[in-house]
Amino acid sequence: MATHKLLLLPGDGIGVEVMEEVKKIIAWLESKGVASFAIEEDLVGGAAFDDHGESISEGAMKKAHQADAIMFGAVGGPKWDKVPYDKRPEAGLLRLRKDLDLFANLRPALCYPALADSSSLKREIVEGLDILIVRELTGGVYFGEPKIIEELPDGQQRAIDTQVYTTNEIARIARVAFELARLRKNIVHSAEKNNVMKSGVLWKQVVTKVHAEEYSDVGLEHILADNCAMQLVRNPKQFDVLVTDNLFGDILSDAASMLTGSLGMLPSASLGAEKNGKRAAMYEPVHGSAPDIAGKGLANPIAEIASFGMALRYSLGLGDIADAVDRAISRVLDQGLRTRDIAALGEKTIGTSEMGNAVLAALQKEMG
Ligand SMILES: NC(=O)C1=CN([C@@H]2O[C@H](COP(=O)(O)OP(=O)(O)OC[C@H]3O[C@@H](n4cnc5c(N)ncnc54)[C@H](O)[C@@H]3O)[C@@H](O)[C@H]2O)C=CC1
Ligand SMILES: CC(C)CC(=O)C(=O)O
Ligand SMILES: [Mg+2]
Repeated sequence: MATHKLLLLPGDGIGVEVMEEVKKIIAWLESKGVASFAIEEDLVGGAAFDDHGESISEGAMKKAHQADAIMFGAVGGPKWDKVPYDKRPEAGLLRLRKDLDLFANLRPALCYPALADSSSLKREIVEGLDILIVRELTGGVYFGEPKIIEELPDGQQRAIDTQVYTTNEIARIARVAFELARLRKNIVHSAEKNNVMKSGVLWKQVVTKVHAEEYSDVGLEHILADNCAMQLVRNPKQFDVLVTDNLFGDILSDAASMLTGSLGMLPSASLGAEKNGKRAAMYEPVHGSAPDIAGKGLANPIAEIASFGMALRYSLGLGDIADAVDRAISRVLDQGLRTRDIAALGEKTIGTSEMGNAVLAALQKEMG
């Protein structure tokens, strides 16, 4: 049996709490003898800064490059508000994404049947929802230079962030979206703002060209990102694969999470290009470190557990176990088990570890 090299980077706040629940699943899969893992764990984010003054160490970066897959928790929190910008917790995450060239961030927004009434929207709007947001992850305004605050002669300060995209960066994420669309409903929506942004003009041109030259069998619709946000709330089931840039993808996926019940439900896979038969990959929930609930055992671990499911499927060749993880999540939701974020008003709730235990117990049933 192949041994899979997994690097665990729990990070800060609820990142640590939800990762504990994945560790339980890993331990059980090993004890059952259905998978073998070589696990390493390291610090990232504020925890790394507190330990050694950087948001990720060179040693952790080396382990990240060597891993078959990385499981990421979350980083950040008010404790590090005054840390210098390049050392803030989020910089560790951005470095992992950039250095490993994890340009394709797949963020599925699925509304589990049992949660169709927990969404903030009506059942008929979200029931059966299955959208895949394909977010460009290593370009755009999060990385463009200059990124500065400068002093002006009149005593003001001026902040500059720069949105930069090249043809190749847009083309490669568009190809990911079209390839995935072929496996799904064969339709891609591409969201940008070509009406006010040059990067939006290029985005639309390149997506149109890649489509015409390589994927004319797939449907393509262009949509302005602001309208897209509105349409996601109004009629989300019109979307299947939605490709967009780094910033819009970040915002639209947090919005889409509420169609599924909670931000605590959305997993993601951040993938690089295949090189010599290997693809760098990091699996991360869409949510952050949730300082408002951190340390209270209230976090929903499903996004992290479902991210582990994506790792099993996309990086480790363990699709059958990934399917069982997905069915286990569905089963606990069908049983009516709810963390606070997905509970209806007045409904009984359970904590992070109870939810993790319930998913593990359901997985044990699923796998006999
Ligand atoms: N991937 C990452 O590590 C990310 C880190 N962040 C960082 O996290 C920190 C907090 O950011 P926020 O804006 O508060 O975003 P957040 O995603 O941490 O939390 C937003 C809201 O959703 C709730 N929430 C999030 N995940 C949940 C879960 N699993 N279960 C139940 N409720 C959940 C939180 O309690 C909060 O009310 C900041 O430092 C931010 O930069 C934010 C997003 C992603
Ligand atoms: C660097 C992250 C904190 C940005 C973010 O919110 C995300 O990637 O979801
Ligand atoms: Mg985000």
